[in-house]
Amino acid sequence: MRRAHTVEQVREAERQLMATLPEGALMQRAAHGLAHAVLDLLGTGGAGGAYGRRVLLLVGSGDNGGDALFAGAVLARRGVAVEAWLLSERAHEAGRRALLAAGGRVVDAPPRTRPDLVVDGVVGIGGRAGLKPEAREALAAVAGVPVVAVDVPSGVAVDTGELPPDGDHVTAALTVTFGTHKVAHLADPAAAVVGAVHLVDIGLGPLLPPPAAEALQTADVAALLRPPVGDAQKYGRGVVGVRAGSAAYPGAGLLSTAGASCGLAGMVRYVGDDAVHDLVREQHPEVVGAGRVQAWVVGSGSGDGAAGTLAEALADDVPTVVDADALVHAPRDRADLVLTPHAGEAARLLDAERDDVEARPLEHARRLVEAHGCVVLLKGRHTIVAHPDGRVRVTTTGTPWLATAGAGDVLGGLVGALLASGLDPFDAASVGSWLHGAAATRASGGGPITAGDVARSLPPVITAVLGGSGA
Ligand SMILES: NC(=O)C1=CN([C@@H]2O[C@H](COP(=O)(O)OP(=O)(O)OC[C@H]3O[C@@H](n4cnc5c(N)ncnc54)[C@H](OP(=O)(O)O)[C@@H]3O)[C@@H](O)[C@H]2O)[C@@H](O)CC1
Ligand SMILES: Nc1ncnc2c1ncn2[C@@H]1O[C@H](COP(=O)(O)OP(=O)(O)O)[C@@H](O)[C@H]1O
Ligand SMILES: [K+]
Repeated sequence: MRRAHTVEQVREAERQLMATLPEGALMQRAAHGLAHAVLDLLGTGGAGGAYGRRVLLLVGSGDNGGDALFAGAVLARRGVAVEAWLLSERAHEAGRRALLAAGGRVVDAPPRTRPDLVVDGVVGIGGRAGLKPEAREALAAVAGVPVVAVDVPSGVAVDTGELPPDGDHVTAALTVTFGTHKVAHLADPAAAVVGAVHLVDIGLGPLLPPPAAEALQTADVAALLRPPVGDAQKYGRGVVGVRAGSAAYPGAGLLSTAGASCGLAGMVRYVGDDAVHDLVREQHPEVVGAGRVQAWVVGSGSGDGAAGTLAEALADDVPTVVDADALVHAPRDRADLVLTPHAGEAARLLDAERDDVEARPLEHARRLVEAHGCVVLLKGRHTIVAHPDGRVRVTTTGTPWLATAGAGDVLGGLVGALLASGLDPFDAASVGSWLHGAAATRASGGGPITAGDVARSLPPVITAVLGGSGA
């Protein structure tokens, strides 16, 4: 599991750890991890080593700048030409001295020779969102040079993943962070500007509380799935029912059924429009009609019939995925629901603007959870799954090619299958979203996909996650 903590949680853990260590020890750990990540990125393993490489440090007034300066000293000792542009008169004094002693230079203007890399030590977890004019000007002077961000790209809102207006933040090729991930590394829109994220272990692990957000990794998904065992039988594996699609939108019914037919439930039922049912039978002959289910998927393409369809499903009192047209009819007193809005639907539910949901997805997912008292899966580049108890999971699998019509219908069916197989709503939503993204990446291979391609890639992705070849 990739875990992310808030600034306050990190500060408290650091305080406890620092009390047991000599002064400056944590910063040395951080700086060495940072320097080695920079050397890796520069590709200094070859014959010439680091000689001839140029790195510019942008150094702010706090310990984030201290990390950059001490890392600069390590780099300078390896032969890198290191210059530090101090953006504040209060730059970390011991770090400054270490850099100079190692042969680095201090400058107060852009270097004449373009650097190979910029290290952003402007602000870390002590920073406010946005940049001061000095930092903005320094970044403009080296525009186009890849940036390694120290802890977080300066300017992002660390605990919310929000970005200041007008692009007033660093965009990193690589972010080297310390002790634990921060929320901005996972949550969009900031997660889109952190680049690759490298975590340096500084010993905080045992002192950290439960995370503010987390991201499933392959092993977590494998551990949460419920593959059938020796004496399995289809009803025991769970039956998922789909109530989606209508004469006007038959495709939504087909695609929800395709997602539900990923193989994770023992049986799929379809209940709905007769013409859609005929199409479902043609494409998925194993899908049966009305009967008992362990979970429902309701709403994609349900059109005007959504309220009635949802009411019929809810009468069964089983966990239910509420999607698309059914969302506005979702009751507020059922903890066994999973709501799966995209930003536009979330905006409608909250009487907000779509742009605001996209700018602050974590906040809006939490507001939806508060309003509905159930798990909410807010779709987007990094989908957010939020639980009423405060837990948040962010999906980091996927590809922009997944932004294609009908992809959400497949996801709803898949989450329904996971609910039917016995996962609780939070696990079903987050595992479903993870598999959906992984299937999209596999289907895409870097090129275009349809929603049907995503559904067809689910079984091999599940096989691969469970340790088979997935071929
Ligand atoms: N603690 C530890 O054990 C470890 C910590 N470590 C490192 O320390 C980092 C945190 O350091 P920190 O606490 O000194 O804060 P930091 O982020 O450098 O900012 C400081 C000052 O910046 C200023 N400022 C604020 N906003 C601004 C803006 N938008 N634009 C420009 N300036 C702005 C503001 O001062 P102001 O100028 O406003 O008075 C503020 O006081 C952490 O991220 C990690 O890298 C590692 O070494 C591991 C061990
Ligand atoms: N930029 C993106 N990168 C990765 N995935 C995305 C991106 N934009 C959207 N998605 C995903 O694509 C799917 C689109 O679903 P949705 O908006 O419901 O479309 P539809 O209603 O057409 O099915 C969601 O799973 C969402 O998380
Ligand atoms: K930084």
